[in-house]
Amino acid sequence: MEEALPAILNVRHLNHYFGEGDARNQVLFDNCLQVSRGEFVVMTGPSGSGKTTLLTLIGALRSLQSGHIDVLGHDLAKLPASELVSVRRKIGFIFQAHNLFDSLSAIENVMLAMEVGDLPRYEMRDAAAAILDRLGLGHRHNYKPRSLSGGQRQRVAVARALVNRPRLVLADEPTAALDRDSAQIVSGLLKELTAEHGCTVIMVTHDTRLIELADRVVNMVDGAIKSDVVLNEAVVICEFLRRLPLFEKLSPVDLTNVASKMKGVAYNASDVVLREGDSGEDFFLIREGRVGIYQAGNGEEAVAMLGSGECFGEQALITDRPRNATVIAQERLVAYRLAKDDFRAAVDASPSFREQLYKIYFQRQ
Ligand SMILES: Nc1ncnc2c1ncn2[C@@H]1O[C@H](COP(=O)(O)OP(=O)(O)OP(=O)(O)O)[C@@H](O)[C@H]1O
Repeated sequence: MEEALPAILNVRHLNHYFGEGDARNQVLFDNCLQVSRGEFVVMTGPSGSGKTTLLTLIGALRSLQSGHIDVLGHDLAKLPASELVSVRRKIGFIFQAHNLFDSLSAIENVMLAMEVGDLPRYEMRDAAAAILDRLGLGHRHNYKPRSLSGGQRQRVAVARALVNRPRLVLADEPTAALDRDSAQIVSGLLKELTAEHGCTVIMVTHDTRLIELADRVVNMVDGAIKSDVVLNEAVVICEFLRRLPLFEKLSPVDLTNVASKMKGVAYNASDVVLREGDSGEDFFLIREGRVGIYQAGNGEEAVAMLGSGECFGEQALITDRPRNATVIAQERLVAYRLAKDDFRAAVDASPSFREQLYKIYFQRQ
């Protein structure tokens, strides 16, 4: 059975206050947010709505006062202050105060981010040079920050944040100081990290070019998340699918094709999703919630329970036999559904998918 897809970030009931006594001022109100691997999340909202405060709490740059934050598998409320540093090291920060070291050149500033790893120095230099070149700073490797323009310093900070390909990037207005072309290069690099390397990006921005790249837009007003809109479900679905043995050999292109054909469906607790004996018309992948699998020969007890990231319904599509079990939602269920024809089309289009199917479902029998 598959393990559930872990969230990169899980924020629950987060409140935050500044000041003390009479001056105590609540700036975040009961915020909940779950972000998966590979998502590109843009946070928008009016000035003072709490976006930066939320981002700094997620990045363990500020102490948690009330609520829970689980980031990259660490429960921030339970970590001693000394271990928060190791969480921060796993995150790529792009903040406006970029804190470059004045005594170091651009390339040395970027290499500094790699010193926690065990790469030989020449490889660090090559990786730092490559990302600076990519960001249009090929001719500025050996310049000290004070000899660079504001936009160039910002790009060195971007290079430093991304050179290790962190699993999570937190960015606050990363393109604010950049001209149009540089902004495009930075946004392209961030998109590539999410799409090709499964990095997760959470970014505060008002830049519409960046919002266009987002998979999801979270809007904050007066310290609370007012809307959370998923624009590109396919990215989320791909990340779910690639963890299933059935889909793991699919190329990124084939995977995206399958994901783009899947439609979100919701069920209430006790709804029957599939019935034993019916013909198989769809394949399901669970996004949230749990289902019980029941078989007539096995009484009232469920023969299995499936949760987030697990799939069901493929067997009848592969074998063309009737459903061999009834599937019932145990709580509110959000699932992605792929129709039989699209499932078959995906199988036909991909020799590796077909091979994987036969390996899993037929060779064992
Ligand atoms: N260090 C601080 N001490 C006291 N109040 C603060 C502090 N930092 C932020 N605030 C207040 O917290 C609220 C949220 O600020 P925050 O910077 O998180 O908002 P924001 O949405 O990021 O705004 P902007 O888009 O202008 O950066 C604001 O009312 C701000 O004045």
